[in-house]
Amino acid sequence: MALPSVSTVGDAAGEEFSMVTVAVLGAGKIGHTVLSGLRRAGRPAGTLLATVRRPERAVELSAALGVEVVGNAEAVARAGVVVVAVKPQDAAALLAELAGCFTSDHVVVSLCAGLPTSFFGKRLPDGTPVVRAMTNTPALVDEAMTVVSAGEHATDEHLAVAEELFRPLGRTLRMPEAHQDAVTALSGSGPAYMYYLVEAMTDAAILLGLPRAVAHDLIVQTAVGAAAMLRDTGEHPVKLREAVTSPAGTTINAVRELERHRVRAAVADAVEAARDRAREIAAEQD
Ligand SMILES: NC(=O)C1=CN([C@@H]2O[C@H](COP(=O)(O)OP(=O)(O)OC[C@H]3O[C@@H](n4cnc5c(N)ncnc54)[C@H](OP(=O)(O)O)[C@@H]3O)[C@@H](O)[C@H]2O)C=CC1
Ligand SMILES: O=C(O)[C@@H]1CCC=N1
Repeated sequence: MALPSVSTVGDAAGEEFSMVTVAVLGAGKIGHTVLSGLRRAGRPAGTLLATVRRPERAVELSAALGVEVVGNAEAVARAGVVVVAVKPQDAAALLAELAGCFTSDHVVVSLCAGLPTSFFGKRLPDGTPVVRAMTNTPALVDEAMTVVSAGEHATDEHLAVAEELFRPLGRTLRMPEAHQDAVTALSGSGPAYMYYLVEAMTDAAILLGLPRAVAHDLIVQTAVGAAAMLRDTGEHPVKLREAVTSPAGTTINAVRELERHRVRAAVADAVEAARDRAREIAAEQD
């Protein structure tokens, strides 16, 4: 099946984008993030369309990104690639509204947590390629982790189309769709777990009498440094933790408390609960 790409254009960094129009249906937090990443990466505003529900969002979006905001049906009619970025609970109504607008030449990229590509398959013309994608909010600083999975009619070329959307936002990876609920629980929701830990450490610093602003700076730089060590050294986290943990030193006392409070088990339960919620959403929306 031919991709809807018609031509390419280079950006300042020499990147090339296929000049197919990309429409983001439901440009809320994540939709806006995807659009802003594409704009930062040099994609011309004229190749992007957005849809929203509230008129004030439309004004904000056009002002911030210079992107044209149109109705859902017009967006689908004018686009080759359609990114569905509404909440999973809003997806069925959106697709019902758009019955008859899609053709099997569209490439549909769903960001909806939990919804399998079969959900879209049932509501789109036969043979429409659907790619399921899960990104995360660090896309705002071009540090996203995005995982893309092919649905029934999606080929490697369609995955490449989706990757082209997300690559400017950070790292991308292909995985079988069967892993998407786990991916959602891990990297999709993951930034929230990291921020939760930062909040908890800030409270701990206040307890020890550090000024809040100083505590914040210490923790943020420690988080950035630890993340850079994980990424740049390629070392196993156990090794990195051992290097901090001196015999009869301070760190081991803290680690003993984390173990006593079963933080490791709590993390496993938390991620499993997020994965289970993704499955529940799929069952609710089926
Ligand atoms: N937040 C995150 O970190 C991530 C979210 N996701 C997924 O991305 C999707 C969006 O999440 P998020 O951006 O957080 O949610 P938001 O609520 O911020 O965005 C959804 C947007 O869709 C709009 N919308 C709903 N129905 C329609 C419609 N019929 N036509 C046009 N616009 C519509 C909403 O408008 P209004 O504001 O007026 O209601 C809202 O702006 C979800 O499916 C979520 O699972 C994926 C990865 C990470
Ligand atoms: O909480 C959610 O449902 C979405 C999906 C992953 C991150 N946020």
